[in-house]
Amino acid sequence: MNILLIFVVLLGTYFIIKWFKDQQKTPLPPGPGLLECLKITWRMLRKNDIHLMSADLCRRYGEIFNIKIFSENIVMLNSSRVIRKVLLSSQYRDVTNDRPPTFVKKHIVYDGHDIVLRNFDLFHVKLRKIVHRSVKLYGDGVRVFEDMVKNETKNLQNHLETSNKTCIDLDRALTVSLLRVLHIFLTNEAPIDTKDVCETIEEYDHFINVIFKSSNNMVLTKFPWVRFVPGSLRQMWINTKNAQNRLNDLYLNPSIIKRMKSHGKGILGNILNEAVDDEEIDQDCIKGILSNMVVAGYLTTKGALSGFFLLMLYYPEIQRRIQEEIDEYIGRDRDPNLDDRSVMHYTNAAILECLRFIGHIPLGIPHMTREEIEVEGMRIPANATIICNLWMMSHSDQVWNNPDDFVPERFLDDSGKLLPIEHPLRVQFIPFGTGRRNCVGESFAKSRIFLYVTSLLQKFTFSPGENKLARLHPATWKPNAAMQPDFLNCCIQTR
Ligand code: HEM
Repeated sequence: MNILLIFVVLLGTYFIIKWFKDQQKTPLPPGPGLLECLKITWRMLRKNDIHLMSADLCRRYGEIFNIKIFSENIVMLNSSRVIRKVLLSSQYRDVTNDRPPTFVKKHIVYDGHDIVLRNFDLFHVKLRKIVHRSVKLYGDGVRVFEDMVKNETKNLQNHLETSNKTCIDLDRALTVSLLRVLHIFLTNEAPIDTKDVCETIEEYDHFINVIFKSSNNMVLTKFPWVRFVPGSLRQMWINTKNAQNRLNDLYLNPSIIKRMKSHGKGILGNILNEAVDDEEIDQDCIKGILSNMVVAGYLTTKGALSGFFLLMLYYPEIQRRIQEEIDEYIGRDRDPNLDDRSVMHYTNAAILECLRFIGHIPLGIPHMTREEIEVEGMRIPANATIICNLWMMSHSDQVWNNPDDFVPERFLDDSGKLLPIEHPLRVQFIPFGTGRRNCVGESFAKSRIFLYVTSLLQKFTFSPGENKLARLHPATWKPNAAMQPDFLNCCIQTR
């Protein structure tokens, strides 16, 4: 009893001293009190949608606010201005570009030996360069990329042409096509068994989505031993690891490694060859990058394209205007190419507006502070999680007129030209993040989206027909690692 009393007194004294010390420091960003933080934690445990609460929290606490979850500081940055300041400015960027230690980082992505979840250092810069080099969207690389995507968009066109045109599962068709492109991007070879490729990657992505859910990731991060306790979390952990083993067997089996090393092309060929001279690129690193590519390189673009075509079903007038632009600059016979982007202002605006409207990576990928920093009179402690609230950035009614409407014209000037990248409205919009951890696949993703959109709308008109449409507003979509509409059945007409 006495020992317990001493313990309680010591603990109480510790918290009182800590509280007094904290009072003397620069204050943390404002934020909800204890009770509301508990409510938010509870909501995160049940749903994965705290981005939907952020408008209200921003109104009350401003562009930067702090939420305490399990006694940890989660600092939300709610505009591109503060995101740039904290992640990009020379004052802070050396200490704001790590990733927090999560269950997924430690136990799924090989203790952060990958690109997406590893902490920032020179080796990280090197790995990013290898991926950039593999994407190679400059010089000859542009033609190689165009030819690779062109083949696949042609396959997709043929598939759609021969399907039952009154009820196309466009979501499925896009999935298969994008996974084939991903396979080629990884291996520089067309898949022999498309079914196997699709099943393996889709299975892995499914379990990553499940384990990434805030509730699962939060519980497992706090109590990692739960993965050994019989129950649903253990089963999920086993399923994810099994799916990951199958992915590794598909892409990193001895015969494929031998082939990749000998031709040295595609992301795997590149990385395996680099590994020969650099022992830091070990097995875990290669597996980690493979995992990154099948999640970041596929789910994101798939979400954007499915979202885009759902928008076309809801906005036939906008679809028609894009088709008119295609007819004017590309015509019906020539294949679209990436040079066409420079003159197709309306199509570019519609793609940008789609990325804004769907905001399908609502909270980006969390960052972590290496040291304590002071931003605009507020203290962000060391090891705080920083969340870039990309949802708020693209849906704030302080920045966007009627943010819940899909209006490509907002990205056009009076003469119908795309607003330049330095225009204040474009500066507000950074769907691919910014600074040292910005998206490695940005130009790859944008180019792929452009080629898919133009080659499909060149040949077909999409309409709902008798099909039920998924709900349009992304606030209603399942909050996965990258959100997508639930389904995309539609009717097509050859033009
Ligand atoms: C519409 C498509 C895409 C969107 C909206 C998107 C968005 C993002 C965002 C918001 C981040 C986090 C930035 C940060 O942490 O501050 C990111 C990181 C990343 N993305 Fe993408 N992405 C897309 C497509 C792709 C593709 C196709 C690839 C692969 C080729 C890719 C690879 C990566 C990687 C490797 C990172 C981690 C970079 C790092 O931590 O250093 N992404 N992306």
